[in-house]
Amino acid sequence: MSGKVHVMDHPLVAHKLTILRDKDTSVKDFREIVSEIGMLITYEATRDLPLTTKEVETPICRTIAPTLKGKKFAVVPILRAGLGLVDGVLRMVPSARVGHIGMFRDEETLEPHVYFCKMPKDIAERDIMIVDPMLATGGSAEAAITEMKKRGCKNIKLMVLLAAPEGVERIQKAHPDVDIYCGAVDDHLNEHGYIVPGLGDAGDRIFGTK
Ligand SMILES: O=P(O)(O)OC[C@H]1O[C@H](OP(=O)(O)OP(=O)(O)O)[C@H](O)[C@@H]1O
Ligand SMILES: O=c1cc[nH]c(=O)[nH]1
Ligand SMILES: [Mg+2]
Repeated sequence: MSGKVHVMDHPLVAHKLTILRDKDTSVKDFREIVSEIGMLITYEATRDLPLTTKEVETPICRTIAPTLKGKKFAVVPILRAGLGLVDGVLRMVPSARVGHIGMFRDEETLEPHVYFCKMPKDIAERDIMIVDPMLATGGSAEAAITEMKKRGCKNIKLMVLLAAPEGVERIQKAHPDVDIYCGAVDDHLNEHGYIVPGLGDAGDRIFGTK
């Protein structure tokens, strides 16, 4: 059975994605909105976090109230564009650890290569959220998931802003145990491996490198 694709069905996400798609959106606004959508997708992607209870004293009385069970969680951005989503995740889950995975794509073949990987020591015991704004051919995300599995990680989710159907299919085939959380699934990839209609090069737009 393949992993589920959770497409955010929410007017706020849809509205913010449209601002990101607009080529005239400034670097400052682009970066802020990437982070905001990161926060909104985290809200959905953490629905299954286990709860326990604890006793608290409100100004009125003592009560038993829900609290997170202290599960270990890590967010793993794919460098560089994935960095844009880290802040949004951390605002929702401040205790999360952060592992970094650096990936570049061969411009001819579009195949990814890992050039950097620095993880928390206990990464194998943590629930992992790999984050990257774009799932295009799926090569980068597939390789990042493989890298995390090599390090013993078992419970892995993938968060992206936009996905191409080709990328979704690739992840579902290569890693059927991984659910994808995304803002929208777009129409197709063009001959350069860009998502159509998409939002262009996410890394360049977050960091203003073009
Ligand atoms: O699904 P794929 O076909 O692998 O493409 C998606 C990858 O491309 C972009 O990164 P890019 O390689 O442009 O690097 P950057 O983050 O440094 O801009 C994007 O952030 C993904 O990591
Ligand atoms: O559309 C795309 C595809 C890959 N990487 C991007 O940044 N944008
Ligand atoms: Mg890029």
